[in-house]
Amino acid sequence: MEDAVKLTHVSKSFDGFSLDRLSFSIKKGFITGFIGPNGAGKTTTIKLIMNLIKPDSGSIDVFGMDNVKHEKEIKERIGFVYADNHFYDHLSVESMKKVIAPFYKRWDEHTFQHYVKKFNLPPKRKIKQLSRGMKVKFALAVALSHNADLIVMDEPTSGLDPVFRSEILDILTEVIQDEEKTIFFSTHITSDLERIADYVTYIYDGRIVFSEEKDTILEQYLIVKGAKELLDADTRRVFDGLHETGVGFEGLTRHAAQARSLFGDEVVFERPSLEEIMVFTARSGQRA
Ligand SMILES: Nc1ncnc2c1ncn2[C@@H]1O[C@H](COP(=O)(O)OP(=O)(O)OP(=O)(O)O)[C@@H](O)[C@H]1O
Repeated sequence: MEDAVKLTHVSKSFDGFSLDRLSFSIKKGFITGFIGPNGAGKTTTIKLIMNLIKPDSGSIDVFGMDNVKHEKEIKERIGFVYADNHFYDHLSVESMKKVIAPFYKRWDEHTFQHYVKKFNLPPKRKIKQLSRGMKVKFALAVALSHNADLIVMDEPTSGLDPVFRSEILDILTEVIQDEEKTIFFSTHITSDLERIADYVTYIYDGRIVFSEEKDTILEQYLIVKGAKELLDADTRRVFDGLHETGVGFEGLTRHAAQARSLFGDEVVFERPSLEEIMVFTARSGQRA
């Protein structure tokens, strides 16, 4: 399967935080969701992919090209959507579009007008007067109008009401239908991923915990619930995350077969949600 983006051993350090030899890829033709707790490094990773900041080491390929050497060519083919948008606040939607459009060889005015209508964007309203949801929609309309092959979005749905969110998710699902486009978006809202993502990349404290097909992830993990006396040095080892209460425990494991043979029918097994996988992993501070 072709990679739209490939990060190889990418490291970046700030005072008190570092991304540590990040390696993962974003598959062409699919939607990949990027999750992780606050401060895990999502925005930093996205900025590195967009070449807005430079890595200390490692390399990033986009469409098979080095993202620094071929920046101009690559940027033509990426639609970047983020909340603190990079538009001029004092311009109207229509005037801002006139500034942006000439930058893109593949600008399609008809598509832009289609999305302006579909998103109910008032053409004469100033960018600064748009609500957060409208700004996201405007940025998405721009991304879709220059026929971007890759759409990168930093938390596009955060702070949006469920109706707006749902609309945006539907549009993303529509966009991906031709199997040529690729979408990568960060979010805290795991239900959005459960709804539309094909792949999920999970970052925790600057490291990738997993980057896999969503269904594989959900099949791999199992939640085990049982009485505390079942826990000893051996049985504890099977868990990637463990939460103990006064009398019982709930644990997350990727070793389903081993857990079933260890605990038999003395415990309850449940399929976890993505949110539970995140919470257990974060709580234990372990890396799966
Ligand atoms: N320019 C910078 N200088 C110093 N530290 C930075 C800089 N940019 C980010 N950081 C730090 O790097 C860490 C990761 O930040 P980042 O914004 O990538 O996380 P995030 O996963 O996007 O978080 P959130 O979900 O809260 O947006 C944080 O501790 C942040 O304070």
